[in-house]
Amino acid sequence: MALPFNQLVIASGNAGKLREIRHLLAPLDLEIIPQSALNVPEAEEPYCTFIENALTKARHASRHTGLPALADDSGLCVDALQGAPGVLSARYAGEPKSDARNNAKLLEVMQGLTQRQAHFYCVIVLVRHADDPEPLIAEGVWQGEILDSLRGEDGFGYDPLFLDAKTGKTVAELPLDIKSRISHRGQAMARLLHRLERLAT
Ligand SMILES: O=P(O)(O)OP(=O)(O)OP(=O)(O)OC[C@H]1O[C@@H](n2cnc3c(O)ncnc32)[C@H](O)[C@@H]1O
Ligand SMILES: [Mg+2]
Repeated sequence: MALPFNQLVIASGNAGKLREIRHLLAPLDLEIIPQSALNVPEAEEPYCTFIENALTKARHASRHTGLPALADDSGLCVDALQGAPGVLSARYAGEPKSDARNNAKLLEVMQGLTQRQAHFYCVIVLVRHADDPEPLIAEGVWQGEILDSLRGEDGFGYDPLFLDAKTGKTVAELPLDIKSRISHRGQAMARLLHRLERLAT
C-alpha cells in the first residue's frame, strides 16, 4: 500500500508497546520513529477515557515533530473492580511506573475474589498533523481472566497475570507473533491498517 506519508512517529515511551507496534507495522513501507528519538517529552494523560488520552498523546508528538504520529492508549479492565485499573493501568501502584509493583497490587486487591474476568482494551489513534480534524481511530478488546500468581517471562505490564482462555496460556507465555495476532493491540492495529488502506493511493 502506498501511504501519503513515509515517516511515522510512535507516541509512546513504553518499550514493550513499541516492540509490538513495530512488529504490527512491519508490513508497511514506513520509517517508524519512537518519539524519544526526536526528544518528544512525555505527554500528560489527564483524562478518564482511553480515547481522550490517545488523541492527546498523538497530537502532542505530532506538534513536537511536525510529523504524522500514532498513539496507543490501553489498559486492563477488571470486571469485579468496576473496570479498574483502566486508564490508570500504567500507574496503578503509583509513581514511578513499575510493572512488578502494579502486578503485586492487582494480586493483593483481588485476593479471595472468585469473579476474575477481565479484558485488555486498546485504542490506537493516528493523526496526519497536530490539528488533524479526522484522526484515524481503531479499538480492540481481549477477554481473559486474572490468575492468582504470575506465569511466564515474555511481554510487559500485566501479561504474566492475564490468562487467555483460548490458548490456556498467560500472555507472558505467548510469543510476540501470537500475541500480536490476537491481542487488543493486534486487533486495533488490524482495523487501523484497514482504514489506512482507504487513504492509500
Ligand atoms: O503512554 P505510553 O508512553 O504509550 O506508555 P504507557 O505504559 O504509560 O501506556 P498507557 O498510558 O497506555 O498505559 C497502558 C498500561 O496498560 C497496561 N497494558 C496495556 N497493554 C498491555 C499489554 O499488551 N500487556 C500487558 N499490559 C498492558 C500496562 O500496564 C501499560 O503500562
Ligand atoms: Mg501512558
